[in-house]
Amino acid sequence: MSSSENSEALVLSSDPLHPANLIPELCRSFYHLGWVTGTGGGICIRAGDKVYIAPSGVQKERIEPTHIFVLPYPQVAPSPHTDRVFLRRPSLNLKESACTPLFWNSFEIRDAGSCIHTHSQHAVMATLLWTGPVFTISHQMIKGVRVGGTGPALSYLDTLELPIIENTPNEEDLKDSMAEAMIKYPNAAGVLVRRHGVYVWGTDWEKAKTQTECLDYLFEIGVKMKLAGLSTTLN
Ligand SMILES: CSC[C@@H](O)[C@@H](O)C(=O)COP(=O)(O)O
Ligand SMILES: [Zn+2]
Repeated sequence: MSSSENSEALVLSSDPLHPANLIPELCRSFYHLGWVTGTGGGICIRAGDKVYIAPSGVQKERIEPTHIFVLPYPQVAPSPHTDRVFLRRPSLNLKESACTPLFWNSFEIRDAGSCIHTHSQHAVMATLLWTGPVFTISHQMIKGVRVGGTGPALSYLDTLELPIIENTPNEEDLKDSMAEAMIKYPNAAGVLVRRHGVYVWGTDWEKAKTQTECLDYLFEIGVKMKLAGLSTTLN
């Protein structure tokens, strides 16, 4: 088998749960939630020593398995910013998602197996109504969210805190402030980006997905509570 056939084998599988099949399917469902419209947002999956990433700037609901990039984890190059190493690149003229360095934060700092980025309007509205550095909510259905995204589940009696970082014109430039926020708030399962969206991770794609759903629900109800003049915490 030639090396290009070998690299194609990294994304061609009849298993619907193979990351190269899952990413297109999940992006389609996220599109219908309004999370990844206009080419924004996405999901990456790390399976052992391989990371599967979607292309940049494409309609995320129309991705095919052959569009997926595969990278080794950890990277052998000094930084995932520069001289990025690939096991497989699509033959089309595509570039890997600009979110790659941010997804990498979730692997390196939280040992995540998957990270989701959405442009959900609930997340964006939360960053506009919570004008400080943290989104907080308590006494809601927060127990679907895990401590730090990869730890034990939160309890109804915990207060959920999510840091908010300031947006930058280029996605890559969020890498350092996201990493700082993750270190400062070790219990947070995600990081909100003001006027932009949210990054959420989990030990695997299922937990990243369900936690993104839980957090999106909390952003939505939190925004409604604020707009109704209600406090979002009882503590
Ligand atoms: C609509 S452009 C949005 C991008 O700059 C970025 O924020 C994003 O979410 C997706 O980046 P991409 O490189 O297309 O995966
Ligand atoms: Zn984005």
